[in-house]
Amino acid sequence: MKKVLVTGSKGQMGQALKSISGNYPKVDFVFMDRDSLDITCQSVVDEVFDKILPDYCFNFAAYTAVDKAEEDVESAFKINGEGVFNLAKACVKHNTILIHLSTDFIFDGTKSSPYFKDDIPNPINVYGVSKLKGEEYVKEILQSYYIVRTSWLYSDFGHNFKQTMLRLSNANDEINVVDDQIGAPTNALELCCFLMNLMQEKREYGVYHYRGEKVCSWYEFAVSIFRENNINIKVNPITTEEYPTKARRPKYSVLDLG
Ligand SMILES: NC(=O)C1=CN([C@@H]2O[C@H](COP(=O)(O)OP(=O)(O)OC[C@H]3O[C@@H](n4cnc5c(N)ncnc54)[C@H](OP(=O)(O)O)[C@@H]3O)[C@@H](O)[C@H]2O)C=CC1
Ligand SMILES: Cc1cn([C@H]2C[C@H](O)[C@@H](COP(=O)(O)OP(=O)(O)O[C@H]3O[C@@H](C)C(=O)[C@@H](O)[C@H]3O)O2)c(=O)[nH]c1=O
Repeated sequence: MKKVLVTGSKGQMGQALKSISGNYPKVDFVFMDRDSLDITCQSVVDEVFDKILPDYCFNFAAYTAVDKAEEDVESAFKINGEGVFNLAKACVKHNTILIHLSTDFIFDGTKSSPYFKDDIPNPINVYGVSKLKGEEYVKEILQSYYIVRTSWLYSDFGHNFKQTMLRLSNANDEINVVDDQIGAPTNALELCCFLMNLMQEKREYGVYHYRGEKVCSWYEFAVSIFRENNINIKVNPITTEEYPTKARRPKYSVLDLG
């Protein structure tokens, strides 16, 4: 029976994986949240690894508040950088295979065709830079790892764009959404299945891209969310300039799947 330690288990991906964990009776999942396993604390990470001796670690713990990260730089780097460093060190010590999630936001968005795995990252916001730091630590410290970059995760769990849109539709008859940032929404449950397959098929270690098939703008994504949920609301396409945010976001961040 493979033992899988899951970090950040109260977040969107953690909840998604937990909801389908019963489909994998041959896997012994140990779900740990921030209270039981704070990845920024090396001694806690070591203690947990010493006790659990995981075969795999799925790292879902992260600082994901893209705008907040611009002002809370230290926390973003502590969690997305140092936290990943701590996990990678513990993985080396225990021969644990790390499955680490990264993001389309490590790219600058200046391309107009999908980003290849070996395109040079050039993040344009603090969240992206901190996630890139995490990738760098994994590559530096480990040989047995999967870095899986994904984009625009949505689900019925935790915080995500879909939930934000549904919430906003309760209080508004009309909503403005940017139509000039292009990406690929990705179903968190489908990503969980991809990660489980990666593990079970013992695929080659390295960097992977995983995303939903549909490429669209946030505006188009919002329209489809409302359509699928039979919500009648006016959605206005706007430009990035018309929706000022603390963090810059890539104009185009579709990941190549080849
Ligand atoms: N959401 C998205 O659209 C995308 C996400 N990703 C990546 O996927 C991964 C999972 O994302 P998602 O599930 O959506 O993120 P969430 O923000 O929903 O979950 C992250 C979890 O990590 C926890 N956490 C924060 N700091 C620590 C810490 N020091 N130790 C342990 N746990 C901690 C958070 O707890 P708390 O809430 O208490 O802070 C939260 O429960 C991340 O690596 C993210 O970068 C990649 C592309 C798109
Ligand atoms: C709420 C809202 C957002 N927007 C815009 C702002 C932004 O450009 C875009 C998306 O907004 P959000 O802040 O919800 O999404 P954001 O947190 O930027 O999503 C990103 O999260 C990180 C964690 C990732 O790794 C990325 O792949 C991506 O999913 O939509 C509107 O235009 N209208 C609105 O009412």
